[in-house]
Amino acid sequence: MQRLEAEAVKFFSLPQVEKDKSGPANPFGYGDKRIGVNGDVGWLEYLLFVATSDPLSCTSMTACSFRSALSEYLVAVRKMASDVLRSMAEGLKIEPRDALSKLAMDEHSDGIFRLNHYPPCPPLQGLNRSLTGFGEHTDPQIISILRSNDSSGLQISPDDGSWVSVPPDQASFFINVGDSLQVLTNGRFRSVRHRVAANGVKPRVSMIYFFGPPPAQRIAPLPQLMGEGEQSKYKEFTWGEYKKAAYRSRLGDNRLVQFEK
Ligand SMILES: C=C1C[C@]23C[C@@]1(O)CC[C@H]2[C@@]12CC[C@H](O)[C@@](C)(C(=O)O1)[C@H]2[C@@H]3C(=O)O
Ligand SMILES: O=C(O)CCC(=O)C(=O)O
Ligand SMILES: [Fe+2]
Repeated sequence: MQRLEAEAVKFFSLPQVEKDKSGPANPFGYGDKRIGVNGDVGWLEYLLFVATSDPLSCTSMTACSFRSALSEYLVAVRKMASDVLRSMAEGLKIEPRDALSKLAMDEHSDGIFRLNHYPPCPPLQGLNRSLTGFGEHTDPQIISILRSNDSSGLQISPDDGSWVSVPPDQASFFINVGDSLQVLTNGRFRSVRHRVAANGVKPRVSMIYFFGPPPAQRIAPLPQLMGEGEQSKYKEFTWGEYKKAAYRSRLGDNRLVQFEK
């Protein structure tokens, strides 16, 4: 874990011209301040990878040490996701126990890995006062597993509209429920809105694995979970359809609303 963080710090310390060789993040590669392609901005730079066994093939980065640290991390975090999803299935009394984890672990699963670097942000004035490190949103996938350095910034919003800081802890992982898990559990687990506040003092480094299902996977409440007479709260869609809609949306949009019944 610490190895990957050190490699990320090394990459983000390269001269801008070197980092730009791995960009733009459209949708994968190095990105600076622009998030997605629909006009969202944040006070960060990042690397986005397809989370395959050869995650660096899509960028011009070839540093061996980076590649091996990343591969090692991906293997470990996949195991963690599988365990977490099995525990969730157990908690919901879903049989078979791998009903959720197999969606995220399939060989065609649509995983994305992201390394974010938030440099210290100068005092914000005027129109910039609302600038965040990473604007509020929900993650579209099943679950996301996040780890950060010991710099604060991550906040979550409970339903009352307030923002609560998540204390940074290098030794912990933050598990985020995504929109797809909300639908698969017919709302029993809820995707939570979160954001990263701009921090004037200390750089923040975070790494997140987004576990998405295979593109053709139908996203609908698991039948074995539904109580007698319980109706799905959502219209039918596949992950591929949801992802396409997500990539046409702005970061802060409520992407599930158009699929609600
Ligand atoms: C503005 C956007 C960035 C994003 C794609 C989108 O159009 C809307 C969802 C965004 C998000 C949020 C969670 C993850 O960080 C991400 C990789 C994802 O799957 O959906 C990002 C997308 C991105 O940065 O490309
Ligand atoms: O960098 C972080 O701590 C969170 C970023 C995030 O929410 C995301 O990339 O979806
Ligand atoms: Fe997120």
